[in-house]
Amino acid sequence: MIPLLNLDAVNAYYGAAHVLHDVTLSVCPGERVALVGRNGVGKTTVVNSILNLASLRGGTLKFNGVVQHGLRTYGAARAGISVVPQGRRIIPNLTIEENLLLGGAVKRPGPWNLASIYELFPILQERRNTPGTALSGGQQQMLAIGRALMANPQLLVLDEPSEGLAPVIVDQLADIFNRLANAGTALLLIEQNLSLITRVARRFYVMAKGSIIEEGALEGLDIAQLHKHIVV
Ligand SMILES: Nc1ncnc2c1ncn2[C@@H]1O[C@H](COP(=O)(O)OP(=O)(O)OP(=O)(O)O)[C@@H](O)[C@H]1O
Repeated sequence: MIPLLNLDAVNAYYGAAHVLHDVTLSVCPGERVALVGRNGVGKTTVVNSILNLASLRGGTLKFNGVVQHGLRTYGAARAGISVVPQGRRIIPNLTIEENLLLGGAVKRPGPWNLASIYELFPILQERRNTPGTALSGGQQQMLAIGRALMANPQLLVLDEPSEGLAPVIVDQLADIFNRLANAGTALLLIEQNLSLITRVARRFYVMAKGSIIEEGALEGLDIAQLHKHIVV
């Protein structure tokens, strides 16, 4: 099976700072993959490599088997990879509906449109004409997910979606991610919340100091194995 996303021995830099060292990682169609590791190990830099916000010097990055150079957020979404960024990045001077429409600008065919997003997140419809930043943290996360889904992605990359959210909201996110995955959307879940990881992911990678140091299946794994890589 050709992976949707494949990083092969990727080395990524910010200016002269060498952050990713020979990172090899893949996500196949419909897979649910977690990328875990402590703060500052390079997880967001994996996302930034996908979006060409960190520079690749060495290694290859492929979407659907095709080597990519220089796609930004829009190009990645058009190729079927949508990102829910760390910190959500809701556009403050746009309404909720305008934020969603921005995500739909790529016009890939699929089940997601304003009506189906509003069915998934009724609160977004109720408040559709208010600024996106007027929402609570959990609701902003739903808006960021809705905006990414509007592009009808094959792969959704979620960068620390549970950050700063109450456990009850994290439970709702787990249900939503499972619904999306059950409907065939592949997930790359960058997380430190073990409960969310174990409820959603089936396979994992652990990063430390810019390298993948462990990988495997979550089924049957002693969770202490992952815990030691997350707790500072
Ligand atoms: N724009 C940048 N310019 C230079 N260095 C950066 C930049 N962004 C991140 N870094 C550095 O790259 C390293 C990896 O950061 P990255 O954000 O990828 O880590 P992370 O695992 O996602 O952590 P966190 O969960 O805290 O976001 C860190 O040492 C960070 O200081």
